[in-house]
Amino acid sequence: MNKPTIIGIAGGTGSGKTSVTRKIIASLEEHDITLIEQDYYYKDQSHKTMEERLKTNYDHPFAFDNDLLIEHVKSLINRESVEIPTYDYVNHTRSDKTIKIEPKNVIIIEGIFALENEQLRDLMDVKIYVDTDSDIRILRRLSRDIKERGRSMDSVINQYLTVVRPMHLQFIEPTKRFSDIIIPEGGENIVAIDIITTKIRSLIKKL
Ligand SMILES: Nc1ncnc2c1ncn2[C@@H]1O[C@H](COP(=O)(O)OP(=O)(O)O)[C@@H](O)[C@H]1O
Ligand SMILES: O=c1ccn([C@@H]2O[C@H](COP(=O)(O)O)[C@@H](O)[C@H]2O)c(=O)[nH]1
Repeated sequence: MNKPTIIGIAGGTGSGKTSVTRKIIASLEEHDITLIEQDYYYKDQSHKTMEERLKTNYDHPFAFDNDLLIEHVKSLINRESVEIPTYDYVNHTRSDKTIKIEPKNVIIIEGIFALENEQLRDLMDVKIYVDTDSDIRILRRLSRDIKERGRSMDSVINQYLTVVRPMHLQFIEPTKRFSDIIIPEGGENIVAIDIITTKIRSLIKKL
């Protein structure tokens, strides 16, 4: 059996990775696609107190269980289904729930560090970096984290200045050089989405 087409979508927080991913999946409606959000692979912190969890650096590669992610991607490549973890941003730990993911011809891996790990990169056929200016990203994150992730304005600003921004510059921005295509401004870039879906369709045809 042929290897599925694996797409990696990286970029800073609030860059529009999720929006780009949704548009790609919507444009390829005739195909079944497996989506893996790297955030689901944040390490379990259920053994830690809330105070300790608030001190975790969620923007460092060590915060993720990449070994499990790579193991799951390899299983999907071998056409085996996997039970993937899910993550609770409000409580900063893994949820009890897992989701059964079936192997499909296209697998999208989306997350801030999707292009950081060499082993993971080597499994990918198309590597995308969503590149959005940091002032736009923090405004989007502020709004999203207050509405959807149970945060206060002060906590988002404090986390951004002390951790998110320096980690972005040190670890995330440099992964841009591993990408095949850089999308400025994320999900509203219709031309970029079109180019990417055309490429994915041509890769699927070869399967
Ligand atoms: N082009 C855009 N214009 C306005 N808001 C956007 C745009 N793209 C994304 N957003 C909003 O910004 C927030 C972060 O976008 P998202 O796609 O989740 O980014 P990421 O996955 O990179 O963190 C979400 O609330 C989303 O609805
Ligand atoms: O418990 C957590 C886990 C993650 N974060 C923040 O989330 C972003 C990554 O998610 P995006 O959807 O790409 O924005 C990362 O910058 C972490 O700081 C968190 O705050 N708490």
